[in-house]
Amino acid sequence: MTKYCLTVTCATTRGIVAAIATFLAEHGCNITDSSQFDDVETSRFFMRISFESQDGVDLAALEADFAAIAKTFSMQFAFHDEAEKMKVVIMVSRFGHCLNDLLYRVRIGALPVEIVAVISNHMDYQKAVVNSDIPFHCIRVTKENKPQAEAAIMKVVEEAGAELIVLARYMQILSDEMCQKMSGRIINIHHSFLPSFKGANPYKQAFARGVKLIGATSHYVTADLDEGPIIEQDTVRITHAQSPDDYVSLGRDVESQVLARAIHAHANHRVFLNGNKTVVFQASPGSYSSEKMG
Ligand SMILES: Nc1nc2c(c(=O)[nH]1)N[C@@H](CN(C=O)c1ccc(C(=O)N[C@@H](CCC(=O)O)C(=O)O)cc1)CN2
Repeated sequence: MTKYCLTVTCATTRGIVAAIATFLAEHGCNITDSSQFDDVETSRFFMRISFESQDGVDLAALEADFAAIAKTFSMQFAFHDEAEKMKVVIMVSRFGHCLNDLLYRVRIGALPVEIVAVISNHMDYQKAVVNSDIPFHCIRVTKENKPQAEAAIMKVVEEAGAELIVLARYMQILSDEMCQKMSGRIINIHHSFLPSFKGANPYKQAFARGVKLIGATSHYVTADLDEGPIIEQDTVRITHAQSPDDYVSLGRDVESQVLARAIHAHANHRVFLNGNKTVVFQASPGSYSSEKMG
């Protein structure tokens, strides 16, 4: 049985759900899961419908037939084959815990994406990446060569056909041009519970402030440093007796988990941009696991 999903964003009004459900039924599709949110603040409506078809569907034909409904409600919409894995480029600098975590999750099938390349401004993780049979590109960045370095990064992204860039502790600020070009397609992991402690060295900032919780935030990357729409966050308790180096150790797991949850949501089309915020529909049960029980 082939599974698909339809994502819809439009101005809120009556009849949207009925129109979509009727359309899918008339095209021989059975709805298996549906999430929706009507934002009264912005008068925007968001919906994600999972459906299946005994005979399989021609998505291009389905999109063409759906166009009339989309026009009626001025919808932004997309159909996706849930079997297709999103192609992802991961970027990393010196801290490799999120990269290693993602390599493992993808290897066991817990993260339904295809890592098509890893880019770093250092050579630290070349061996680990090549041993995973993934192309590794070292692209050095300096204040003088940033435009050329980003051109090289985009060449790798475009030649690999990547739909998403993941900054897995990549510690270079991306240009406004690259953020604009890749709007909604770059996800970063920031090692603080934003909006606290933006920028470099958030653990040192947290230590100086005397907080009792540290955290991690995964967000879309925009020109405004660490201010992009938040996708996922979590925290971990710390005490007065711990140092910034202890925070680094404690933070590794929460950073990795938060980033993996954000990528899982994005790759499964569960994240919707809603102004400077996001709508994130929850994963259906069992959709994280695929590792066979021991
Ligand atoms: N345009 C954006 N670029 C990046 C973002 C973002 O939100 N918008 N997130 C950062 C990640 N980040 C914190 O999570 C971060 C990375 C780097 C710096 C920084 O000051 N970098 C220095 C160089 C540091 C070095 O060479 O080691 C710099 O670029 O001048 C702050 C925050 C990723 N990029």
